[in-house]
Amino acid sequence: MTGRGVRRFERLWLGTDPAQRLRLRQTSLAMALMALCAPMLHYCVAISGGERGALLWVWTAVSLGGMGAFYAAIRSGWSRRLADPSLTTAQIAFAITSAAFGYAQAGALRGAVFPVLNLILMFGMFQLRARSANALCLFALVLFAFVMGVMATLAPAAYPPSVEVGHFLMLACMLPAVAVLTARLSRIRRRLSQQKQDLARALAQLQAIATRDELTGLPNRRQMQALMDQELQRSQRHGHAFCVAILDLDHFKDVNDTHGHAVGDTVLRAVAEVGQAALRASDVLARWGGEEFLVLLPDTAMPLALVGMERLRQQIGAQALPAPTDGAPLRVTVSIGLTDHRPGDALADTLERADRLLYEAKHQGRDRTCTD
Ligand SMILES: Nc1nc2c(ncn2[C@@H]2O[C@H](COP(=O)(O)OP(=O)(O)OP(=O)(O)O)[C@@H](O)[C@H]2O)c(=O)[nH]1
Repeated sequence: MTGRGVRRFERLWLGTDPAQRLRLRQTSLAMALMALCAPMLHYCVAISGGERGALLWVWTAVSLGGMGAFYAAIRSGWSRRLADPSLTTAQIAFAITSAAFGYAQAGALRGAVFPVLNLILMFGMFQLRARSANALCLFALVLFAFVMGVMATLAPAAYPPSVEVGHFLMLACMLPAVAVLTARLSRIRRRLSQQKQDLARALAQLQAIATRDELTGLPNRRQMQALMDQELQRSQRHGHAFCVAILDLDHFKDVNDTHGHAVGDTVLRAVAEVGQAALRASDVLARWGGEEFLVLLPDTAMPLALVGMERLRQQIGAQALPAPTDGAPLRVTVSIGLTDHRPGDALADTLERADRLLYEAKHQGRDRTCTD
């Protein structure tokens, strides 16, 4: 089969959903194990001098059919409605039962069932919680004790009671050890998953700190620089225009001096909020530093950009900001320097032009937008 053929078969067998694929991979492995165990049991029965009668064929059909049914329940999506959609506990309980009945037929070579039983329990090590693992180990111990007792009673020549007691003691040592190891693995898994969640949270916080201005929640200078670089590349590739505006609060020192720094901070937050609401969703407002903000207007040419900036300036000026100490609502105005990015210019040139236009707006009396 070619590589493409293998991939197509894999898609057909496992589907495309990653969680389902993982479950079905695990079940396919268990099915393969069962498919290997069936001829092995037939071999054991044959060389033990036993008769490969109807019971053995029933065991073969039920064991293989049962694993096929688990595969179908998962592949069809039916198992999604259950608390354990991978059916791990049910599959392991089924495989233990199959192993116990296999033990009852294997005759002299029945000791070969023990490593298989170990392997079955190992399937649970990577998924089961300690409580389920304990329950499954106890179930295996009780079931095997029952089968050993029945066989020692019904066929003492092939299953001498003294040998069965020895086998049982071996299981009584092995199974609790498996349960303890599964519990330890389960704890390690839980700790790892907790650490993964903590790391993801810390990473999200770090990303927010690195890209957001703490006071206003707007993109910070570094993030805005990155966004402008991206816009420049887009503009160079597709040839569309973009504009940049620098916005500075007028006489903001007076606000701080008259009402205090805390009120100044509130004003900065309010300007950020009003400014963001006044802009289009594709425009970006960032805190450039101090009482300066920067607006990036992607895919926008000049007359339209000016309309947008004038709307922003008027809405900030019209907003009655939270009443400071003297109770009178506070109004602030902004001056804006707006320019378009020109092909061949570096970003620094565009920003320098916007800064010069801002200076001009201040010079002309503030509360206005200057553009070239
Ligand atoms: N409350 C507060 N004030 C800030 C912050 N960053 C800068 N400032 C203040 O912003 C003021 C800027 O004052 P100036 O540069 O003199 O400008 P201005 O008073 O706004 O006057 P013009 O820009 O000429 O209209 C200073 O008082 C700074 O302390 C901040 O994060 N919070």
